[in-house]
Amino acid sequence: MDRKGLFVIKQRDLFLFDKGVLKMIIDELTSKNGHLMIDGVDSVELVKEYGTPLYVFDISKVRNQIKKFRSAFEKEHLNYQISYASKAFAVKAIYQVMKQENVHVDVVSGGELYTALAAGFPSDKISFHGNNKSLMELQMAVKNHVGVIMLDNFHEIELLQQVLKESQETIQVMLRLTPGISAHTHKYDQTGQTDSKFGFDVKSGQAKKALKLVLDNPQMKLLGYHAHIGSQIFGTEGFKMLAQKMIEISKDFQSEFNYWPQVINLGGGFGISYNEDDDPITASDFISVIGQELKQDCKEVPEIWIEPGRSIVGPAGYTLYKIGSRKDIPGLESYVSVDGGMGDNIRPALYQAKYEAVVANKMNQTDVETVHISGKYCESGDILIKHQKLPQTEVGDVLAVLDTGAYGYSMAMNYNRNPRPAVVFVEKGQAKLVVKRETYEDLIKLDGNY
Ligand SMILES: Cc1ncc(COP(=O)(O)O)c(C=O)c1O
Ligand SMILES: N[C@@H](CCCC[NH3+])C(=O)O
Repeated sequence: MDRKGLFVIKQRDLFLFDKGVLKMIIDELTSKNGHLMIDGVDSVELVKEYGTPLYVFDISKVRNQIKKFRSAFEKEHLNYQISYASKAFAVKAIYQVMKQENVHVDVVSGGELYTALAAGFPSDKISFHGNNKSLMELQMAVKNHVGVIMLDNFHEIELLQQVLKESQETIQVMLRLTPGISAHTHKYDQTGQTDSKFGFDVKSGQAKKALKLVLDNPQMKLLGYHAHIGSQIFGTEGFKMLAQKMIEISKDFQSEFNYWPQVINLGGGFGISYNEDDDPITASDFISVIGQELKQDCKEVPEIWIEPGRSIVGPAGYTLYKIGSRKDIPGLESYVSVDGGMGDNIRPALYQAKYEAVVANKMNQTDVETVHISGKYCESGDILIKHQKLPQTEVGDVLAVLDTGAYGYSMAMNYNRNPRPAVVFVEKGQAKLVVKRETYEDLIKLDGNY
């Protein structure tokens, strides 16, 4: 299969079609003049209007993924809640999409909380995470009546006690547990192993001690337990072990404290396919595994919450760049540079993350070479993609890097004083600018003189 066919396969939902239908879909995805179409919008036109680099989100894909999670839970007859992990992509417009989709969100900082509230997102559907929430952040959360505070450590319990005493409020909390499960993923993306900065360790008795403190505090209403084993996880095994472990812990704690959780939150971490080597599980794969464990082992099945970030917004995101300079090294590699790089996508440099790209204005041309796609930042490590197959390219072509919706804009930075790109949402043939491109003026806005 050629790269264009592969690109279509990457749209995953299209798997089940026969060849004829597949061809029609390929034609639909690429317009007559060979341009990459994103939910009915010509990506090359977007570049003309908004410039590059440009993040584009296909909002139909976002909504579709939420629907898949919903129907997987409903198929298992589980009570559930989907809480979008907004660290993956946290701008006002995406919180508004989440509000329209009637899901919860989780935030991990005062800044994310502020953005969600400014977007009009209902505070009672917000869970507040973080391993070092400040007094100010906890005050902000209590004052705005967030739905749940995910308690992470003893210092935080003390701070929250203080805030609740002063404000005379009560608040729902959950205990974040470290279940002692190592997920098979990049070590920076593991969070559930015992040696982790997150949560109360179960093995050493920290979790029990925290549980007692919370149960003894009438201003904290304990909703249940939370655990998150990591991010970009492919198999169902880790989630199965997590479900088993959470039931085991709940039963153990029940015998001592006569407390059974109303909710068990199993975190996020569901992997997506960035390239052809990645083989992620589907929503229904892991939800059915979790469902089986719970139904066979619990008399009273708790409500299950999940916190997907990457799997909701990742595949919906495209980053569009213009191709600029090129360096061919005889007998070695060729480097094709784009007008962005590690400032808008730090993941290849930070986690050796792999992506794939297409030339958005040459979708109907066949690949003729393999090159490295380099960014414009002053770092040798600023290589967005290694060994990318491409058709013949020239200066001004539009390169679209696929699946960049998660942890792209949210981890973007101004290194080398490059302004951060704009963000456009597209849906059913319509495009809307939802975050403006930073200007040079913006870059010096906070600078003083000396
Ligand atoms: C507590 C928690 N929940 C949810 C997520 C979302 O993970 P992902 O984007 O991989 O679904 C993370 C990030 O790893 C997290 O730390
Ligand atoms: N930033 C990570 C995932 C976040 C993990 C959050 N606990 C990534 O881009 O893969």
